[in-house]
Amino acid sequence: WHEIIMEPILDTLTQSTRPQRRPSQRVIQAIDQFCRQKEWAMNVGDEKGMHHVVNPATVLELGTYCGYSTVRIASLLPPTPIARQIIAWAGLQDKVQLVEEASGDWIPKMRTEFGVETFDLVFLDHWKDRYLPDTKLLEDCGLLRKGSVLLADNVIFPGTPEYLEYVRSSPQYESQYFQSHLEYTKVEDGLEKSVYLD
Ligand SMILES: O=c1[nH]cnc2c(O)cc(-c3ccc(F)cc3)c(-c3ccc(F)cc3)c12
Ligand SMILES: [Mg+2]
Repeated sequence: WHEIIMEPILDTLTQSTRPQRRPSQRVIQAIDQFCRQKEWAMNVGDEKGMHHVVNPATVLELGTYCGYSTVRIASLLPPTPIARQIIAWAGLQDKVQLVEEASGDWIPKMRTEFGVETFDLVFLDHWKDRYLPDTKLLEDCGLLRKGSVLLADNVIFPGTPEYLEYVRSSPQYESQYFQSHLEYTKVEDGLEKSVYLD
C-alpha cells in the first residue's frame, strides 16, 4: 500500500525535471569516453562486463579508486526505497540515516551502531501500538536526556490512548497537546509534545 502511494509522490517530485534515464549509466559512459580518448585510468572499464557476471543485493567493494566501479555495482542493486529517493531528491541524504528495521530491534542498538548518546527530538509517527513500548525502551536505553522532546503524531486519530495516559500522568514528562486535524481532512487529530524532565 505504502509503495503504491509513495510512487506517485516521487513521480510528482521528479515530473518537472525528470533526470536523465539511469543517470548512473551517463556517469559511466562519460568516464569511459574520457579514459579512452583523453587519459587512461585503472577503472574496471566497459569491456570486462561485470554486470553480466553478478546480480548482488549486498556488496563489499575493496578498492574504490574514483568510484567508477562503485557506480557500476550500485546501479545493479535492487531499486532504492522510495523514501530514500525522496530524501535524496530534497538533497538531505547526507543528513539522514535511514534504518529499515523494527524500532524495537534498533533502539537498543542506536548507541553502538550509530554512536548516538541521546536524542534531542523523537518524532513518533509509526505503528500506534509501538509508541509506548518504544518510549519505555528509549528511557531504559538512556537515550533521553533532560529536555529531550517526544513529539507524537495521531494521538487522537487513529489515537494512542495508552501512550497519552503514560506521558500525561508520568512525573518524568511535561506534556502539551497541540490540537489540529488529521492530515488533509477535517477530522480532529493533533500532536502531543512531551519534554523529558529526568
Ligand atoms: O499508520 C500510521 N502511521 C503514521 N501516521 C499515520 C497517520 O498520520 C494517519 C494514518 C491514517 C490512515 C488512514 C486513515 F483513515 C486514518 C489515519 C495512519 C494509519 C493508520 C492505520 C492504518 F492501517 C494505516 C495508516 C498512520
Ligand atoms: Mg502520522
